[in-house]
Amino acid sequence: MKIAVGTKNKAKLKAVEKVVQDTLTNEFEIQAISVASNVAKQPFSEEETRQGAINRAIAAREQTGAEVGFGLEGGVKWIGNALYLCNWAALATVDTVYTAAGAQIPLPKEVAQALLTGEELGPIMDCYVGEQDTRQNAGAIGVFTDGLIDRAEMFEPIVMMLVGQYRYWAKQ
Ligand SMILES: O=P(O)(O)OP(=O)(O)OP(=O)(O)OC[C@H]1O[C@@H](n2cnc3c(O)ncnc32)[C@H](O)[C@@H]1O
Ligand SMILES: [Mg+2]
Repeated sequence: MKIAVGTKNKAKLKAVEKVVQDTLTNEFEIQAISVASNVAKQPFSEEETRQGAINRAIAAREQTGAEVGFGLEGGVKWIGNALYLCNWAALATVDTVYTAAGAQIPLPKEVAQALLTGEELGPIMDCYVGEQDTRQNAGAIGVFTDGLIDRAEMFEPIVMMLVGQYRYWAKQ
């Protein structure tokens, strides 16, 4: 099975590879391709984050001719006066798009303030922890959960919800 993923981010690729292997098929080939999300680099609502995931999934499938395309998108959103992480993913086939969402945790005030100045979370987090490429490893979710769940592990249940829907509707 030819599978496309609309990113080169290794945390996202790891999540898709693991879930496809465990729940969909043993015979697959993953193509990682950078595609436009067609939303802001830093989505600021559930709607925008979800749309980014959908756009990436469709573009990844179309640009590779794969059977299935995945798009994974991280964003932030306000609940009351707290800024939360939000995470969406989409699976596109030739005629259907499945969507699912997952982890949400609040970000510390200083991180929220930096985001409001227009900076992306990636560099903010690198500065916060004094490391590089947090976004491809622990991610903000890993840092603020004391390493209990890293960014790949966070995306796994979301990707499972996509593969599960894909499997269910294929049988109907
Ligand atoms: O190459 P792409 O696929 O774009 O990967 P990315 O790491 O830039 O990831 P996204 O564009 O999907 O999302 C960036 C968003 O991801 C969320 N995020 C969570 N942890 C992050 C981290 O450590 N670094 C960057 N973004 C993180 C955050 O909400 C950002 O707004
Ligand atoms: Mg990005």
